[in-house]
Amino acid sequence: MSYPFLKGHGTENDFVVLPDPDGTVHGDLSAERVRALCDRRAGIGGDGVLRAVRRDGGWFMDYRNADGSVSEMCGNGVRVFARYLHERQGEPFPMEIRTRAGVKVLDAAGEAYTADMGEPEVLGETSVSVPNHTWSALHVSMGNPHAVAFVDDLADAGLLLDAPTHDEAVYPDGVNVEFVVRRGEHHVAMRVHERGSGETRSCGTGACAVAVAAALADGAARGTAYRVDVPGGTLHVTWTDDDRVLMTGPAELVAEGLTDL
Ligand SMILES: N[C@@H](CCC[C@H](N)C(=O)O)C(=O)O
Repeated sequence: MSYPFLKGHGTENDFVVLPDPDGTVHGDLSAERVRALCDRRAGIGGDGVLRAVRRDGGWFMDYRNADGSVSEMCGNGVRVFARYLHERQGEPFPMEIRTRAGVKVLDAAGEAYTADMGEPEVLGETSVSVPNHTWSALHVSMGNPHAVAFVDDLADAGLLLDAPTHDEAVYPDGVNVEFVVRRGEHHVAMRVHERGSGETRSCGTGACAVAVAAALADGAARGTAYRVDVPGGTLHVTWTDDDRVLMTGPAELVAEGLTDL
């Protein structure tokens, strides 16, 4: 049996998109199949899978990490998903996309896609460690969990082949860890180790968590725009007066075809 798929990325955080409008093509997408699809040697390759399902009169983004685990939300993924819905399903902008972290509103202006990522939750101080380094970190939820650590040098995070050590009581289901340095006023750069995917070239929810942590540390007025550089590009994030986080960045669809996986 062959299934249609597309391949896309946002700032090089890459995804396999699986159209499944009536939810019957992929049924209960197993973790094993997600791992096979995301395998960079034997599969299509990706940091995760975006399954597109029609639900309650709209579209639901069923997001899975490369290891097959489920996450509540994916910020780069939701922009790619919006571009897919616009170009292949005829959905106009602005559009609403259902996720496990609630409904997100997506808009586009040329090549810039903006997601209203909703309200962040700032949940206090924690800590993260890699071999030879421990940092205090801010626990921020963007619907999914993040630990944001400001570091002296992004290289201090090391190879990030393993997940950074974190407080299991704070993050019983694991955590996405962002390492951040300052590049200028309202300008930061980050690396990320994603729960379920390892180190990736970008993380949209991570960039939002980082901008929130930076704005708090800076005492910046709400509405201040932050530039967040990631290894795969740049995202722009604003925490607004009405407590919403707006994230703008690119969304690319680069291939489509049929897969037997
Ligand atoms: N890359 C994503 C986040 C994907 C989910 C994350 N790994 C988790 O398990 O929460 C993004 O762009 O936000």
